[in-house]
Amino acid sequence: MTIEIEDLSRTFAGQRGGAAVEALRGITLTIADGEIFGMLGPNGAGKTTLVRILSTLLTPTTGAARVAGMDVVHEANAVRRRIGVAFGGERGLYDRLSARDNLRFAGQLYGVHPRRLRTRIDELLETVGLADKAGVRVETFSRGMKQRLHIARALIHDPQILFLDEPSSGLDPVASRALRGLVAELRRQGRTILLTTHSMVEADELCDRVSVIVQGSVRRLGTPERLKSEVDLGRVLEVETYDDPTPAIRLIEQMPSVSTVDCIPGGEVERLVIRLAVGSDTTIADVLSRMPDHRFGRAFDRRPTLEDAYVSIIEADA
Ligand SMILES: Nc1ncnc2c1ncn2[C@@H]1O[C@H](COP(=O)(O)OP(=O)(O)OP(=O)(O)O)[C@@H](O)[C@H]1O
Repeated sequence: MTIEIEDLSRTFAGQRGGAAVEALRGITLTIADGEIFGMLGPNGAGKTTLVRILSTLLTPTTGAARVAGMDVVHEANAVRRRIGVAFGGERGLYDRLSARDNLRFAGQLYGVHPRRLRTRIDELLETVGLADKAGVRVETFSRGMKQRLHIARALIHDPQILFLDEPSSGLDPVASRALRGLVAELRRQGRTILLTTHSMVEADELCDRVSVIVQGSVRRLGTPERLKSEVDLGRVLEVETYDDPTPAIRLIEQMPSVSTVDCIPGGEVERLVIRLAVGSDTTIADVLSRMPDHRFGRAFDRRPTLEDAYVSIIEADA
């Protein structure tokens, strides 16, 4: 196993006399060689804390973790040589330097041989689609370009194991799709990837297995397909309306076999996502009959997605 996590906990001391925060509470997980493993969970669930421990930036309070067979506390230097970490955001890149110079600097830090470094930088800029921006200062880059450069930087010493913390955060749909293509390419190269994300599309498309972490514990673990089939969800109805759906939502929630109703605002049109219990025979017509005088957009019924499964897991926990 490439990553083995055993009963790992991390408590942060309270700030200014406040209560201590148990960010991780006894996590046990193994991640196999060549796997893309997704970590999902609400804000503050403990995902970044776990990535920071695995990448040797933080020590656990109790428990242990081994990465590529090395202990993250006692063999931290050896672990660091074998992993690449992309936390994304603004940190870690030098705005005044070009993409190429950022990578050169990172390569020098990792002790990559100068001759090897030149070709490595060219290969990486090509892989992440920034070859034509090699000499351009990073301060002019869009968020998507910076995220791709972060990944290139994490790969400079050719690590087998990659930690990607919310790589698609803040990206538009086209940039997100390009990023998913890049991660899929890295998997084809045989790398093991631990990915934290709030994008269910990304998790569903890319991950061999996902875990749902809530309040520092693993609540669910399995393939995206397994999560979708395990949660107690039947069909999902979606109805778009141009009118205020608040009163109708209350009525729909009271219908038998309706598990949850979410309202997703979208400018002019509001989208109601109505999740039904398994075996429910509630139809779109039943729902529309609870919404007299509404002007409707699209209305259809569909199978549950990973996002539906995720929402149902999180709401069951609340
Ligand atoms: N250095 C720190 N000092 C004190 N508390 C911390 C520290 N780092 C994290 N925490 C707390 O630990 C908990 C877990 O945070 P963490 O950043 O790991 O969550 P996350 O799942 O990555 O969230 P997000 O999805 O928002 O990135 C939170 O309650 C957070 O406030």
